[in-house]
Amino acid sequence: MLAVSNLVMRFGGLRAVDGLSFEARAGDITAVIGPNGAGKTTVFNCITGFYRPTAGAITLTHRNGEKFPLHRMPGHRIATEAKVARTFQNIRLFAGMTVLENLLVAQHNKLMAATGLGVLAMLGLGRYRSAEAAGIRKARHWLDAIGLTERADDPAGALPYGAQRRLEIARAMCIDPVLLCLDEPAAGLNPRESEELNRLLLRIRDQGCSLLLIEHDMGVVMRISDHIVVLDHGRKISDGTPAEVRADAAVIAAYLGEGEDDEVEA
Ligand SMILES: Nc1ncnc2c1ncn2[C@@H]1O[C@H](COP(=O)(O)OP(=O)(O)OP(=O)(O)O)[C@@H](O)[C@H]1O
Repeated sequence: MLAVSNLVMRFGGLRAVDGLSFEARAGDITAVIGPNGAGKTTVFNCITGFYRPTAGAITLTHRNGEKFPLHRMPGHRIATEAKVARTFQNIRLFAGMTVLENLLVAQHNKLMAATGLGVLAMLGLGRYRSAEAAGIRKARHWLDAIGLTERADDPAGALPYGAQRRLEIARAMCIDPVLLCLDEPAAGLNPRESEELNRLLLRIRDQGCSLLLIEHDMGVVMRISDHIVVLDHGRKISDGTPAEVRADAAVIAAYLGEGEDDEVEA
């Protein structure tokens, strides 16, 4: 469903992504891993429209065959038309809004479209009411999925860290994505929270949404990924099942290399 081909992203003289090609299949959890600075987040930023790639193509294909050239589309159309959602390395919730409100804000575009851009909403017309009711139903579905129904009216900022991470994922799911891109969702989670996250991601996949995952926690990656792409210095060094990648000498060398650098720096 996602084809990245010959992707290049240059920052001045640095080729952060250097001729990268890979594919992610529909219904899979595809993990993108690699040492620090390998170019993982840059790839996500190209897929989700935060960066315009220097060269190459990123094509998303919906189940009905419709194709979207993500490398040429602005970020808001990638979210609303191509249906690609993402989360970030650092949590970006609206901390002062309630948990429920965070999930409704994600559906703002749909609500606005149902109102003729706000005017009809003030007249209380039926289309807005039914769109709003559908929005609340969807929010409740995801609140239940992340185990936060009881906390619907609490400020998002008051939630424990792991719950905030799950809320971010639920918020991304409220746009009904076909592809969900998660940048280090397990960062900072304790083992119990990490287990809850795994369950949530598998549930999302089983509902038909494909996932692309950047993750340093190899426990999470190896347990839930169907397919792993390994980057180093902006290039793909391995691509396969968790078992294939784990046994690949190039991957072991890249990670050991990183360990040696860390020791030198320390
Ligand atoms: N906006 C930018 N301007 C200049 N250089 C950048 C920019 N974004 C990323 N880079 C550089 O590109 C390279 C790849 O960075 P990137 O954040 O994609 O790596 P990463 O694999 O996600 O790393 P990490 O695991 O540490 O998050 C790094 O050398 C980084 O310094």
